[in-house]
Amino acid sequence: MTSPILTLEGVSKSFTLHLQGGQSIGVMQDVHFAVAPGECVVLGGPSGAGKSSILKMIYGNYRCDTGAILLREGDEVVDIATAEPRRLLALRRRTMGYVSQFLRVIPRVPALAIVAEAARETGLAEDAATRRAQELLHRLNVPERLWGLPPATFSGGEQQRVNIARGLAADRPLLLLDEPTASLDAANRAVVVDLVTAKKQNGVAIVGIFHDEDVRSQVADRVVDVTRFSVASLAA
Ligand SMILES: Nc1ncnc2c1ncn2[C@@H]1O[C@H](COP(=O)(O)OP(=O)(O)OP(=O)(O)O)[C@@H](O)[C@H]1O
Repeated sequence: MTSPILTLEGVSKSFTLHLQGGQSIGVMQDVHFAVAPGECVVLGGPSGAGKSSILKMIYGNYRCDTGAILLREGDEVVDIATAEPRRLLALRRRTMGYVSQFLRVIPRVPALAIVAEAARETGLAEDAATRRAQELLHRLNVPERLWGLPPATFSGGEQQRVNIARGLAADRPLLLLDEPTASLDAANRAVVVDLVTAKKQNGVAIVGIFHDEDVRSQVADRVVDVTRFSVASLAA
């Protein structure tokens, strides 16, 4: 088997509740799994099991309490759990992308520019980046009349499709997807399945959360049920 690009080992996470006297709540313990290039691992389990928290720990938004999150970048392996902020930012620029459920953008920047800018982040020249942005917006059925407008007034589904286009525009070897199809119709869900499949064929490793059974069965190589790491189930 190809060696993994991402390996989680013995990761645990608790949250400190500042509004409740600093009480600490353990959420996950001994999270471990690995993802190889070209593989899509889907995180499964009920609401509140910790799926989004795992993605946030991989992206470095949440710190883990123990364990290692090892990301391979070329010949080097970096532990995200202990990486300096500057190193983490470089990893995000070159090696791992994150598509959240919602579009967060700078006001007044048009949709096409948002997606093209993302394509430029991993080295595409301006013309090629604009072409890729047009292609993605077109495939995701964002009407051309909207491309020159900032997405603030777009519908929820239109915003999400701009968000997906932005998240998929760059060429990074690891992609984290947090329910990218949540408010999409069936036709657009099918487009996302095709785009994710194409990324896998290009060797991109994916860790994703997909509630839609149909999407999940089409993209997942493996489902990791995170319930087995949850502190509540371990204590039961
Ligand atoms: N910043 C935070 N502070 C305190 N508790 C948190 C925080 N983030 C997550 N949690 C708690 O951690 C647990 C796991 O949450 P998480 O969002 O990771 O679950 P999930 O499996 O992604 O759920 P869903 O499918 O509903 O999105 C929940 O009990 C949640 O309340």
